[in-house]
Amino acid sequence: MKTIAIGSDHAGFEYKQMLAQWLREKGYQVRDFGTDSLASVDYPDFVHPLASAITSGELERGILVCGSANGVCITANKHKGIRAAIAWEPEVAALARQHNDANIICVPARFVSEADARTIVSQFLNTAFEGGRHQKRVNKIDC
Ligand SMILES: O=C(CO)[C@H](O)[C@H](O)[C@H](O)COP(=O)(O)O
Repeated sequence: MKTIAIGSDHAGFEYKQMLAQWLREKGYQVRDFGTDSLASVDYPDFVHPLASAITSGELERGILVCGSANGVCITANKHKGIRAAIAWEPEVAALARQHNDANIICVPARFVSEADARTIVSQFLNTAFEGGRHQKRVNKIDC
């Protein structure tokens, strides 16, 4: 997995830019779905294209950022096959991968530090799904 999808609304823009630069410096390809400024926007306009790129198989993992992470997470999870999780600390991001096989992590820019945002993303990208008892639960998510 070398290409990571990333997107945000205006409230997450600065963190999205920071995370994208940090990921590129670590060797990842990053596809930025916008937004591209601090101008007020509607988060669904940026979440839907990113989620579709993952459900189509074009991309494997995504990062979404908004003020609280609620809006981007609610929107992403409307897509069948998306398992988007909000993480406000690194352990929660790891559990989203270990237990829920999350394919999108949602970061609350207005509630975590830049350093914690980076650690949250690192845990998301570097933690494997545990399968086992969790697989049958994940299989039941989509209705
Ligand atoms: O969906 C949200 C709230 O749960 C996100 O945090 C948005 O970023 C937030 O609603 C944007 O708020 P703003 O007052 O329009 O900047």
